[in-house]
Amino acid sequence: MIQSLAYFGVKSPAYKEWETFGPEVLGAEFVGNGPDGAVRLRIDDVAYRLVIHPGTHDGVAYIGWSMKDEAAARALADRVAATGIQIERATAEQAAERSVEGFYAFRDPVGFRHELAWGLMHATAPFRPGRALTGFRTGDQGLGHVVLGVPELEAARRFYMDVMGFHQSDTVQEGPIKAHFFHVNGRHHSLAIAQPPIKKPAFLHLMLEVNALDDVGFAYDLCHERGVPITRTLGRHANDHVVSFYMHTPSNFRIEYGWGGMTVDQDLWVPRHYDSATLWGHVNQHRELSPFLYVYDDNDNGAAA
Ligand SMILES: Cc1ccc(O)c(O)c1CC[C@@H]1C(=O)CC[C@]2(C)C(=O)CC[C@@H]12
Ligand SMILES: [Fe+2]
Repeated sequence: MIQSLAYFGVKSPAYKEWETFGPEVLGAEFVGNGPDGAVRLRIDDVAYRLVIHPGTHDGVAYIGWSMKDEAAARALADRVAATGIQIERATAEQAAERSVEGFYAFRDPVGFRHELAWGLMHATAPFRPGRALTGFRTGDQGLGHVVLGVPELEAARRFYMDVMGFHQSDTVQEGPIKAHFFHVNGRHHSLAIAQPPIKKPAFLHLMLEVNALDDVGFAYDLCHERGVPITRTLGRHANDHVVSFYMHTPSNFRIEYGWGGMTVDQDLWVPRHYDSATLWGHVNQHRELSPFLYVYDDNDNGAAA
């Protein structure tokens, strides 16, 4: 059973920019570089949860999930393997690079790499946000959420629910666009999927939740001041009640920065249906910027995009 979203990794030629973007805009703490020079960002007691590796082009590298222990990771890995997917067990060196005790990794049928990790290293020094901030809402609810663009919505839903064990929170159908939202803990969704008009796995955004509305307001001002593109204006979602905005990061993917998410009780929750994504706001802007980040491909020099 997956407990929560644990960490997120991308590759990007702009990785160095995150040493300032992370602390100054997001309020994360830059805690140093990995063996490949990767920028590691901390947002709570976990050693680091956001890793931006150097790369020739921008792409999603991995999505890390927190498992209770090795047996839980193994049990899920076995379920995934039973569908014919190849599972890889991290070497001691690979686990050390993530600062976890161990993990199993696989590529899902859509193309995203998932890591089922146990024993997340926790820092002993207090978290020091890079700018004034009340803090990130993590703990049992994990890092936040990821939204994935999948070419076949129902096939992907079956995999994430039946194999990976996600529970449906709701479905939002706004015009021709449909999205499914899934929980594994009190956070309304740790994973959501939508069907973009392309036949490739397309990462849509990473959501980070802060403890105060003012933390979102300060970030909103900072984006305006620094010219960080705001791809969706401040708004409130109909389903999870989060007040958020979406920013375009230096690595050409989007971060939703929000506050006020509802808590769901897994035992009592009954999946819902909505015909609108938002109560107010969340106006789309910067249509000239790509809304997708593709999966990192070692054989791609980025020229094709
Ligand atoms: C609808 C919604 C509720 C809660 C969220 O945290 C959230 O990010 C969303 C929007 C999810 C999703 C998206 O990010 C890209 C554009 C999408 C696919 C839509 O057009 C509807 C759902 C949208
Ligand atoms: Fe979101």
